[in-house]
Amino acid sequence: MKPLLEVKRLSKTYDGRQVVHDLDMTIYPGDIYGFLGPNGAGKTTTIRMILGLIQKSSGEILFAGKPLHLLADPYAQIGCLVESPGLYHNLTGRQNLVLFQKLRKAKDSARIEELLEMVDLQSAADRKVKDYSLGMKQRLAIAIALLPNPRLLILDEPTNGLDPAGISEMRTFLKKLSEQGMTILISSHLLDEIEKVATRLCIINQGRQVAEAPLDQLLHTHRDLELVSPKPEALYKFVTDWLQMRGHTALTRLVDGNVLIEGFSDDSALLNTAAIQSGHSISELRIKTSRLEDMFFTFTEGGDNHVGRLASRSV
Ligand SMILES: Nc1ncnc2c1ncn2[C@@H]1O[C@H](COP(=O)(O)OP(=O)(O)OP(=O)(O)O)[C@@H](O)[C@H]1O
Repeated sequence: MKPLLEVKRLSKTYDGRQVVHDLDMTIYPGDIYGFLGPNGAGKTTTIRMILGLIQKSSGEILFAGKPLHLLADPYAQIGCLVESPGLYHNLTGRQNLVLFQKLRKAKDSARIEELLEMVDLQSAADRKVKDYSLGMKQRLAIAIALLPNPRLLILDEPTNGLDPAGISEMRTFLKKLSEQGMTILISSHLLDEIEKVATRLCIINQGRQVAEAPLDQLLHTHRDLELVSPKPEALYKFVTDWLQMRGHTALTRLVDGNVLIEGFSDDSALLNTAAIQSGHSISELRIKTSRLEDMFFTFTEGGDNHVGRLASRSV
């Protein structure tokens, strides 16, 4: 499958200070692409460059294989919600959609009904926007971005300011949109939220990419293995030596009387067989997939990484 959006070695420098460093992103059709990083990591700057709202300092941005600036009407291909939505609060939801459709010199009432249904605002369509909740306003703004039927939707921190119910509604909505074939790039500092919806992920920290891969793959290679044994100390020593012999860098610890291997990406059956052959008994072997939060700590360990400012729970 060919990527829909490719970002290659994208960089941005403000007044001599580089805030985005050689970023690579590959977004395939149908992805919910999570763009994750703490506050100030460079997410908005990157998104603004992708949307052509600010100039990139260097790098390439390709949409369906073509440089973005060669697209005839980029905003018909890429819908976005980047800042607080510019809605007309004294008009109803439906009137806002009609107005924005007119601005695009289009008239298609069936499309408006389709979008109201898609963002679950049919029953509130004739209420004034000033009476909408923030979540409803966000969804209306997304409906406006979807008016020209773009192939990619970019959402910068769409859950900012939403209450738990609003966050949950947004998640359901994004999944529904994705099932209907939309490709979505969503930036967030809410790890849990992204883990629940993303298919592919880019993690940045201080403008530098620390990971870019399918979510499954990232979680799989960053999993822990827990071994239960009647003689954990002896098993711990065996495991440490075995891993060292194989050049493995996974960290092994004794936790609550069990042997825990952090970040074990090797074959657990192989380790089990080796242990048994060396006379060790393993009564239970559990693979624990790391949560995104643990993974982020692993990736950014050791530096001044602003992790303290990274929200770990959506609620
Ligand atoms: N116009 C600008 N001039 C100078 N520096 C800027 C400008 N815009 C952003 N920056 C800096 O670039 C860095 C990245 O900011 P950016 O807003 O892209 O981060 P972010 O990951 O989107 O964070 P947040 O979630 O807080 O918006 C920050 O250090 C910020 O201060």
